Order: sequence, then C-alpha cells, then structure tokens
Amino acid sequence: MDWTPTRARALDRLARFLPSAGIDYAETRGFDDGPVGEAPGERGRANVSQLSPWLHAGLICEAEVIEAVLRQHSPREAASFVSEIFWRVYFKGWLEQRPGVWDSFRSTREAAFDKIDANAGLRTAYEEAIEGRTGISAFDTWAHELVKHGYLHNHARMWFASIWIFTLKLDWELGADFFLRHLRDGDAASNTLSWRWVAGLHTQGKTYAARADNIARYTANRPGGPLAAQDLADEAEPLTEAREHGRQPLDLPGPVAPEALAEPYALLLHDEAASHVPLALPAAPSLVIGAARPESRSPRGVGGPAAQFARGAVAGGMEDARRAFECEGISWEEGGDLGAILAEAGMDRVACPYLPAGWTRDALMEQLGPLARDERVIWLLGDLARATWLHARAGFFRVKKEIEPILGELGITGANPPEGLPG
Ligand SMILES: Cc1cc2nc3c(=O)[nH]c(=O)nc-3n(C[C@H](O)[C@H](O)[C@H](O)COP(=O)(O)OP(=O)(O)OC[C@H]3O[C@@H](n4cnc5c(N)ncnc54)[C@H](O)[C@@H]3O)c2cc1C
Repeated sequence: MDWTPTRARALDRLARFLPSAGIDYAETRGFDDGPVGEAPGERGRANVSQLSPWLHAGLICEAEVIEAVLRQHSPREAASFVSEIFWRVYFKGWLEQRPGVWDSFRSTREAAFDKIDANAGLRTAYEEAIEGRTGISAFDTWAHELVKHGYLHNHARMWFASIWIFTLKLDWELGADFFLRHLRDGDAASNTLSWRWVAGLHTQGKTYAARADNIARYTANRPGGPLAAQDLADEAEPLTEAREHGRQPLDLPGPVAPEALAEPYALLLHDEAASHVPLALPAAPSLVIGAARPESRSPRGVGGPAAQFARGAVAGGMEDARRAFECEGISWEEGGDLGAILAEAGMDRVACPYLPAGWTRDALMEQLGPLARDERVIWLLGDLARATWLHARAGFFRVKKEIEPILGELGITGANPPEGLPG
C-alpha cells in the first residue's frame, strides 16, 4: 500500500476504490483480508477504501469523497459507504459538544500510565499487549500489523479493543493511546469514542464482545488463513465511570464571506487540515504557515508511520499552497512564536481550519487562543460539519436519518466530483 501523504495520492486511492464503493462495499466491508504486500503477488485489502489517513489529514474531505462515490453509484447502492463517512463526521460533532470526554481521557490515561509504572505485573501485561506477545494469535498479529503499517481494518480495531478491555482487562485508555500513537489516521474523536463504544461507555451499557468464530470467519481471506483467538472472555460487562459528561451548546463559525479575507492574511495548515483545496478559500492568502504536531498525540511518543504521514502531509500541503497562491511558506515549529511569525510577515490575521476537540487543538490553542480573543483568527469550517454536528447530540441514528436531507441541502449529488480525480 502506497501511503504517500499527498492530495494527489488521496485522489488516486479514491479513484481506484470507487468501483467497489457501492454494493461490493456493503457486502464485504466486514472482512479483514490483511495488509497489502504481506506476500508476493497477494491481492491485498481492496474491500475498504483505506482513505482514513488522508481524510484525517484534510488532504481530501468527506464531501469530496461522497461526491465522487455518488457519481458512480446510486444513493441506495452507496448508502453503506456514505453512512460510514458520516460516522466520522458524527463522532467529531459529538465530541465537540462534550469536550470533557477528551479532557477526561487525557487525565485518566495519565493515571493509567502511573498505575503501570507502579505495578510490575500490570506493566508486563501492558508490554506483552503492545508488543504482540499475549499468546492470542489474532491479537498479536494485529499489534504487529498496527506498529508496522500504521493501519488496522475497522473490524480488527473492534476485536482488538474488545480483547484488550474484556480478556486482557487492561485500562481502555492505554489501548486507545496505543492506537493514537500508531494509526496514521489517529483521530481524537473516532478513536476515543470508538474505544468508549466497545467498552459500553458511549452507548451506555452496550458493549462489543469479540468472538473467536466471528474472527475466524471474517479473517478467512488473509494470506495465512483465518486468525485464531484463544481463550477470549465469555462476558463483556460494560465499564462504568463516575463522571457525567454534560453536553455544551455548539458555537460554530459561519461560512466565511469574501470580505472577511479581503485584507492580506496568513493561512495556517495543520495535522487535520493540511491541504488548502478542500477549504475552497474565497480569497488568496499572502502567507502560508504549516504546523505539524504529531508528537502531541501521546506523552509516550508517536510511531514512525503516523509521524511521517502527518509531517509529510503538512509540509507537502504547505508547498502546494505556496505554489498555488504564489506566496511565502513558513513552518511554525513547536516552541516557535506564531505572533512573531505574523509580525515579521506584516500580517495581522490568520485563517485557521477549525480545530475540533483533540490533540491538535490542545497543541495549537495556547498561542492561537490569545490571537482569537483579539479577533485575529478567522475560523474555517466545512459546510458538511456545520450541517451534521447539530444532529450529533446523542446516538448515530439521529444523524443517519438526516444524511439524505443534508446532502440535498448542500447539493452533494455526484455532479461535482473533486477536480483532478483520475479516470
Ligand atoms: C477501536 C476503534 C478505533 C478507531 N480509531 C479510529 C481513528 O483513530 N481514526 C479514524 O479515522 N477512524 C477510527 N476508527 C474507525 C474506523 O475503524 C476507521 O475509520 C476505518 O477502519 C478506516 O479505514 P477505511 O478508510 O478503509 O474505512 P472505510 O470502510 O473505507 O470507510 C470510509 C471512511 O469512513 C470513515 N469511517 C469508516 N468507519 C468508521 C467508523 N466506524 N467510525 C468513524 N469513521 C468511520 C473513515 O473516515 C473511513 O476512511 C476506529 C474504530 C475503532 C473500532
């Protein structure tokens, strides 16, 4: 699998996947066929898009992907794939209304690390899990696959999280952290909320139990044959937590009028919005600033594939924007002074793709916050997020029934596939 972190590669990957995005996807998406390149001449994973790293990095956006899919498939054929794309938008909107869930994950993760540092038995169990030495073949295979490839199939993520929580009885926050450190698509909302969903904390009381027969069935096409999962827990009792996470109202930026960008401004590209193209800016920036902060995902460091993807995406996105707008580009490195960069360039304002709850926001807001309070930040938020997040208050079903009206309202019909899409 070619994981080049560019918009061109995202479009190429999308074009190759498009023929499979209809009924084929609906029928086969549950199969974990193993990573591409595991054996010479092997077909590899073709039943899912593997677009998540590019979507997470904002090299391509959800609306563009849906447009392209609807050009080739009827809404009915594409329903399953489009619904999965909306899961991503739903999780983002849900976390945005309960940012305390992210803050609480960060503090309980810290406490969980303290616990393993203080307890040799726990530490051994944790190390065996992340190094793929538990003796549960399927789990160990996925642990190695994650570290090596920076990607796991959705079903594998569900089984892995379930075994971590209910069989190995490790704190879920440590597993979520392991994913964040290694997934190229590591995303505060999708990752944290999916782990909470498996644990019975998202849809309260409803857990996901991994079963050996289900794993064998859905891994049957892997080059080495089905994966075995020995001695899994019979019970998956929901976890509970003392804290209630109240919902806070959304306070989202509206669409940006061209007048708001009439004066010279700087464009900030970051880990979750590395390309200017999906932003559809109404006026050109005079400076492009790139800020890559993959190390902020975890206090325990980030894996090579994930870090390289994020850094490559921001560096490449900055170069593309610099060329497209014929302006200067500058990196805002960690510890650097954003105010000084702007002052030196004679720029008063910065346009920043919206920073949803998560580690990118945590990393950048310390310096962006004061500028925002002085009304020097113009926040950019996509229409699909703005329209969908309103409905992401409780379970996914509320969003699911709004998919058709939202696509209709935004005119996402398949008539406007992304520019530059091959084929
Ligand atoms: C425990 C756990 C942790 C996860 N962590 C992440 C994460 O950090 N980042 C992340 O992007 N996804 C995460 N997911 C969701 C999902 O597994 C991935 O988005 C998906 O596997 C990516 O592969 P794909 O691009 O081939 O997906 P496809 O099946 O091709 O789906 C297309 C797109 O829809 C979105 N999508 C699909 N399934 C889901 C889902 N269940 N939830 C949210 N969005 C979805 C993704 O953006 C994906 O790229 C997690 C799921 C679980 C169970």
